[in-house]
Amino acid sequence: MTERALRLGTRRSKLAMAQSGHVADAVRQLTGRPVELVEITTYGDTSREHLAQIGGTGVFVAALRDALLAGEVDFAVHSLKDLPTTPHPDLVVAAIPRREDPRDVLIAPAGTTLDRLPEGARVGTGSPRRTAQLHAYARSHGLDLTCVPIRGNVDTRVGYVRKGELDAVVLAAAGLNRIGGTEELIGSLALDHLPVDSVLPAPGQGALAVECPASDAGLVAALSALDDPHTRVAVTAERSLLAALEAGCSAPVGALADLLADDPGHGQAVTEMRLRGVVGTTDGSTLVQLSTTGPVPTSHDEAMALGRVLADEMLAKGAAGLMGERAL
Ligand SMILES: NCc1[nH]cc(CCC(=O)O)c1CC(=O)O
Repeated sequence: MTERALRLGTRRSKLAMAQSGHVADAVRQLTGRPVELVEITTYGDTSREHLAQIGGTGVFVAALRDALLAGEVDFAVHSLKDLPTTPHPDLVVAAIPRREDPRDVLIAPAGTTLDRLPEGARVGTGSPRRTAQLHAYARSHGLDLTCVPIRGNVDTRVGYVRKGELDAVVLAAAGLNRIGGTEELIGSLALDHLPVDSVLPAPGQGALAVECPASDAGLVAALSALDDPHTRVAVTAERSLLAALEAGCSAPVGALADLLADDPGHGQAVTEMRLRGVVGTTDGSTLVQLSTTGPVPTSHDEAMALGRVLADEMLAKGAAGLMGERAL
């Protein structure tokens, strides 16, 4: 008996198609089952100008989830950083594949890096998390920079710099890497990967979530072959930190869990995990940044606990007093 093709619901954007395409290839390889992409048009795709008002990237996730729940598609791929921290009662994240580069990247004319931005530089980003950390960096380095909110796909964003309307833009490295063709995209511009010590990424940045209905146990089991346990514990701790901070304050949050190997270069001997978190005001005048290091969590509950412990310390150190926008 030939099994019918699995239907992978995807948005039409270049990034969504690239992410879904990579996961479709991996599912075909690991399960031997055919996979077809089913394009879903979301409200966010048709009314881009109102994206901020209708709730940012949450609308993209919601449309894919509706298609899953209606049985129109079998599974979907989300950028994990766009996924709400509250689990959906009828859906499971069956796999979190190995994470891409979690860093943010500054795109600017060759020779211009974060530490060499021109005086009064205008940097394109609408993310409160990036804005807070860029402003804090500028303050501590005696720089004067302004963050300018921008929208649109990657080409549009990079276009602002190519045309000289902005001095730089900040994007997630993972998105660029997944789309591919970065050289053609940026032309004579250059990439400066921002050190996470200066700009912590969004919780879950660079990771994907492969989601399907909880009722389809066979599919949950098949998709779980794509899961990377190290990525999963790391992003679980990051998202637990985010959830706890969201409950305690409304300021932008960055988080990154690193797995520390005692034998780097040989890949296997991972012994400890370091979780770093940051929360601050968008003007960069106040940042609460803390980290904790401990044994790699061996369960979902341990990873959740690590995030909560760090969040409690951050709230006690002043995060509870911060108000602001939610980070994307
Ligand atoms: N907020 C939109 C979004 N969601 C996921 C990515 C990039 C891919 C990723 O972080 O996994 C982006 C674009 C960006 O922030 O530059």
